[in-house]
Amino acid sequence: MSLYCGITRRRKSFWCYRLLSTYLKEDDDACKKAQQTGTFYLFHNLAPLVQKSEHQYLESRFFKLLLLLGTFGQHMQTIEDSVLIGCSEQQEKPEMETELKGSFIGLRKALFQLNVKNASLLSTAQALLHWHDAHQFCSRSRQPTKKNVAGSKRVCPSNKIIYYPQMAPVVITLVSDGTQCLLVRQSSFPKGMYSALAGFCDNSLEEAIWREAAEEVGLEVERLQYSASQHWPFPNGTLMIACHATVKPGQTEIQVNLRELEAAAWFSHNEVATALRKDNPYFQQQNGAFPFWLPPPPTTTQVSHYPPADKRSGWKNQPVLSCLLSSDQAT
Ligand SMILES: NC(=O)C1=CN([C@@H]2O[C@H](COP(=O)(O)OP(=O)(O)OC[C@H]3O[C@@H](n4cnc5c(N)ncnc54)[C@H](O)[C@@H]3O)[C@@H](O)[C@H]2O)C=CC1
Ligand SMILES: [Mg+2]
Repeated sequence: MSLYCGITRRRKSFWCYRLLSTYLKEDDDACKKAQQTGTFYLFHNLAPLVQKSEHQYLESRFFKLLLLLGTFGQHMQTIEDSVLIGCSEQQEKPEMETELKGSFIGLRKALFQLNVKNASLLSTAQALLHWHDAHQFCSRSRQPTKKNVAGSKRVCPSNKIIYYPQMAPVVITLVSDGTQCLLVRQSSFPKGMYSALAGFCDNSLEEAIWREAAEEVGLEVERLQYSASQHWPFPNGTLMIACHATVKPGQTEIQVNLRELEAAAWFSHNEVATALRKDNPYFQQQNGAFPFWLPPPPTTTQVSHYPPADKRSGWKNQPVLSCLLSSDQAT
C-alpha cells in the first residue's frame, strides 16, 4: 500500500506522498494507479493535521480525499497535477480544520501526541515536503525544476540535472565515564529538556564526535562505538547517527561552551532511568512537575519500519537518545 501526504499552504495546496515500493518512484503510471489505494496525510504549511478528540493523526483514503477536495472546491486534477505541488484558491485552513474535526499543529508538538508509526510517517513526510519546497529551482539553470510523480526526485527540464532528497548527517553521542552519562541542553530546547551531545558531520563520525566533545564541553573522548540511527526532520531532515563514547576516569571536568550550550551535567543511571520512564514529558514539564526530561519515544522512522523488528540485530525500537541511554544503562 502506498502512503501519501498532502500539504496546504496559505491558500494553496501541495500534495506529496511517501512510497514504500522503489519501482513506484520511477514508474509514473504505476504511481498514479497506486494513489487510488493510498492513504493521505494532511499538512497545512508543514503543520500536520491532528484530530482534536482522539489525538490521532488523520488518515484519509483516496476517495474520501476526493470528497474532501470537492467540499473545498478542488478537483481530481489537483491530485494528478500536483502530488507534491498543487493549487487551490478556495481552501482555507480554519474551514478545513472544522470539516476534518482536527487542527494543524507544529510537528514537534505532534510527535509527542502520536504513536510511533504515525509520528515516524509524519516526520518523513514533513522532511520530504520541506525538501521539495526548498528545491523548486535548478541551481545551475535557475529554471523551475519538475518533480516526478512519486516525489522521489526533481529534474531540471532544460539541462536534465536530477536532484534527490538529501539528509544531513548528524552524530549524537552519549558520553559516559563508566558510571554517569553526560547530557546537555541548548537554550532553544523546551524547558527542562536535556539530550546527548549532537553535531553535524563535516568529515567523519569520529572527527565530529571528538570535535563536538572538545568544543562544547571541553572533554577528550575515546572508545567510540556506533549504536543506532534514525531519521530526524529538524531542521531540514537529518540522519541522526547515535554513538557511545567514554572519558577516562578522573577526566570528567566539564567546560561548558556557552556560545553553543546553556548547560551540561553528568547524570546518574537512576536519574536517567527515571526520566526515561516518564510518560509524555512535554506536558509534564509544562506543569512544572519535574525539571529534567528527555526527548519523547515516538520519533523513529527507518528504524521502526525497516528492517522488521525481528530482523534487527542490536537495534532497538526507540529513539536514538533513549536507545543510547538504555543500552548504556545495561552496561
Ligand atoms: N533528537 C535529539 O535528541 C536531538 C537532536 N538534535 C538535532 O541535531 C542537530 C545538530 O545538533 P546541533 O547541536 O545543533 O549541531 P552543531 O553542534 O553542529 O551546531 C549547529 C551549527 O552547525 C552548523 N552546521 C553545519 N552543517 C549544518 C547543516 N547541514 N545544517 C544546519 N547547520 C549546520 C551551523 O553553523 C549550525 O549553527 C540539530 O539540528 C537537532 O535537530 C540535537 C540535539 C538533540
Ligand atoms: Mg551541538
